[in-house]
This record gives sequence, structure tokens and C-alpha cells, in this order.
Amino acid sequence: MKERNFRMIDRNRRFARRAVKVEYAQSLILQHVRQLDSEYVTIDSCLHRRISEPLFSKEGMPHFRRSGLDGYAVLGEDASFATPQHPACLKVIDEVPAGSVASKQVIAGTAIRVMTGSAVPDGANAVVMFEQTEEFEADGQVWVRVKHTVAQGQNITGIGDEITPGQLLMGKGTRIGPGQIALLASQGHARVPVIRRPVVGILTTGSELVAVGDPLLPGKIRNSNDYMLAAQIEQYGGRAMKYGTAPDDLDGIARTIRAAIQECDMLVVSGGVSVGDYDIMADFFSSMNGEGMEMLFNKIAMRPGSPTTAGFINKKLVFGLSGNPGACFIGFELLVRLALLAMQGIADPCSHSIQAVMAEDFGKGCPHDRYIRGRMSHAHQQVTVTALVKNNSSMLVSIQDANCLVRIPAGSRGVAAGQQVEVIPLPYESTLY
Ligand SMILES: Nc1nc2c(c(=O)[nH]1)N[C@H]1C(S)=C(S)[C@@H](COP(=O)(O)OP(=O)(O)OC[C@H]3O[C@@H](n4cnc5c(N)ncnc54)[C@H](O)[C@@H]3O)O[C@H]1N2
Ligand code: MOO
Repeated sequence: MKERNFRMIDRNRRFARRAVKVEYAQSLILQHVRQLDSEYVTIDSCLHRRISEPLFSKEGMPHFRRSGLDGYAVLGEDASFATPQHPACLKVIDEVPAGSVASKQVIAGTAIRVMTGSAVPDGANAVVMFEQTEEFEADGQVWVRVKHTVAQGQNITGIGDEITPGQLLMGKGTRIGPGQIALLASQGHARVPVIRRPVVGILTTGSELVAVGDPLLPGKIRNSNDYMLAAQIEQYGGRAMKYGTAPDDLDGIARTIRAAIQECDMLVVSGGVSVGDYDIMADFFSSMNGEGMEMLFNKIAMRPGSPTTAGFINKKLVFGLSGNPGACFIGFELLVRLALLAMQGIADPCSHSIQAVMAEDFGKGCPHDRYIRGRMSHAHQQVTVTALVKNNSSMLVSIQDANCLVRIPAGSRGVAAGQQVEVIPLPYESTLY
């Protein structure tokens, strides 16, 4: 009898949940999450990292007047009236391979051979490509005939034309790709200041879970959320740290979580957040509420993933995501992702939704906004989106085909083909090659 009473009280506590809107839950996360500290990494290992401070150019680029072609550095005035019939004849007095500088100056009546990328000698104000000239030798002296008029400045990139000294190269939070790496290398950044990658712990719950390499037994399933969450974390710049499957008693799980948050910047727990008899995370969050935990929310007015929960324990954000793989995926994309990006210094990490037209009816109504996995495509200057089949919260097979989430607004009828909907693009599009 005593045990029965305890259970009733416990359940009532779990049911004390007030659903908040997705946007409100997102704003709570953003209000609380802080950017992580920074570190230096070598340029060879900075791909996809985030710059931790605005970077300014140390040098102008180019830092010398650079020839754009293989040709002759000349004074444009010497060839103002040159034509193939009446070429200008100039004395060739030197040669500058790339990486060297001329020992002489170009003066009226002379030319110096230059190569693509080499420093244009002082005195010259234009470069004429070899193809528009003819070289010849007379009395042991090399000469060049310039057969076309030459415009001042032609084929010369001026000092600082590309980058001026002190110019902003990239802002804080910029994600480093090949273009940024080229720029960093050209400016001599052998070490690059980046934001530390957030370490995100993953803890799964459920006595039905077996490891990926284990055979299935009656009632058991493989722990797919563990791997899916790790991939999502890595996709958004975090480092996943796995804590396995939690013990199924409250003290055990509390110990595991406390130990995990000592090592991580944030912890994501999958499963056990609903109201079932074994939903241990709901018990954990209830027991911690006000006891060293600042609860952000424990219910969201959305489907799937309505029991999604988040709170701060020892200043570390702990997410309780639904165990259902579809709901777990979407809970991560809508909420955990934001925290992960904010930790990496991204000022506006909310996913930017776009408008699309539904290709087919989606007839399932819902009292709350529903987020479904969709596939969008672009044709005739319009984005069209199709709801993927097998979209249930408990199903994962359609996640691989999803390139967006479609928001079906709360209402009893769903949406009809041709109606406009909001879609949130996902970065999981398969490669085009
Ligand atoms: N009486 C009610 N039952 C349920 C409600 C409710 O309001 N009242 N909510 C439903 C909704 S909505 C969801 S979502 C789920 C949430 O459940 P939990 O977050 O507590 O997750 P579990 O019960 O642990 O698991 C649900 C489902 O997912 C499978 N699972 C769990 N972990 C993994 C994993 N790591 N990898 C793959 N699959 C996993 C698990 O076996 C279950 O099938 O509750 C509804 N029930
Ligand atoms: O969150 Mo549950 O997956 O809404 O079905």
C-alpha cells in the first residue's frame, strides 16, 4: 500500500508539466548558454573550426607590384602609338623570375622580362604579354618589338589591391573552410585562434537497448540514438563523448550524470523522459528540480518530442530528449543544435526557415505544431516539399532522406497540397558527387 501511494505521488510530480512554445524554449537556451573559451590550433587542423576573434590583415596583398603575365615590363608611354606595322623597339636590359627582384630600373626606351607573379621593376608602369611582342638580337644586344599600344597599369596588380593592411579578414564565429584557410595561409597564420569544440556527453537510457554489434533478443533493440546523436554533435562542430547506457535506478543515474557533467560542456540524455513506469529521466529531473538544478522546460508544445526537457546542473546544460528516434533527432535539431552553436560563438544560431509549397496533402492534424521530416526540391523558381513516408516519432528510416523539417502548424486538418509551409533546411544533404 505504502509503495502504491509513493507511486501515485511520483506520477503526479511528473505530470506537473507546463508546455512551452518551441520559440520560447529556444530563447531560454540562448539566454543561458555562453560562448566557450578559445585555443590555438595549427592551420593544418583548423578545417570547420570557428574563429574566436575577428582577424585583421597583417600585411597588404600583394605587397609588391605583381605582374599578371609572362611578358615585358615597360613604360606605357614608349608604346603609345605602337602597331604591328610600326612597333616600338625597346632594349631588353634584365630579367625577373618569380621570387626575385630586378637589379635595374625601367627607363625610357628599355624593357625588362618578367614572369607571372614576379615583382614589376621600378620605373615600369605596364606589362605587355610575350604574344604581343617579338624579340630579336642585334650586335649582341637583345631587343623587343612591342606591336600594340600599351595602357598604363595594364597587367599589374597594385600593392594592396586585394587586401589592404589592417583590413577585417573574417569575423568572430566564422566557420573555417578552404577559402578561409587560403586566406589564413597567405597572411602567415600558422596557428589559428579558434573556439574550443564543445564536448557533448551522450547518455542513453533503456533496458531494451543492446550494443550495435550484439544480436537481437526478444524485446531488445539496438542503440541507434547513441550513434545518431554523436553524428549530429560532430556535424555541428562538437565532440561527442559517450557514457553508454545509464543504470536504471535513480541514484545510479544521478551519479552517472554528475560524473559526466564534470567532463563535458553539455550532456544529452536520450529516453526515459515520458510518463512510463520506467521513465527514469523524468524521475531524475523531478528529483533535481530546485535541488541544485535550474529547470528551463520539461514539456514543449510540439510533436514529436513533447516531453523534451532541459535544465542546468552545476552550470552545465542537461537535455533529456525523447527516446523515440524520430523525436530524438528533431529535438536535437530544434534545441540542442542551438546550444551547440551558441557555445561556438555564433551570434544568431536559430535555423533560418524558408517558405515552401506542399507537394501533397498532409492530413494529420495536431493540437500543437508538428515537425515532420521532408524532402524539398527547387524547380520553376519555387521550393516544393514532400513529407517523407514513415515519419512517425518511433521510426528512423526516413531520417536519411530528410533534407528539411517541415512545420505543420497546430490545427485539426493538417495541410493541403499547394499550401505554403515553413521548412527548416538540414545540413545532411547527400553529396552531389
Ligand atoms: N502514457 C503516455 N505515454 C507516452 C506519452 C505520453 O504522453 N503518455 N508520450 C509519448 C511520446 S510523445 C514519446 S516521444 C515517448 C517518449 O518516451 P521516452 O522519451 O520516455 O523514451 P523511452 O520510453 O525510453 O523510449 C521510447 C521509444 O524509443 C526507443 N528508444 C529509446 N532509446 C533508444 C535508443 N537509444 N536507440 C533507439 N531507440 C531507442 C524505445 O525502445 C521506445 O520504443 O513516450 C510516449 N509515451
Ligand atoms: O514526442 Mo512523441 O515522439 O511526440 O511522439
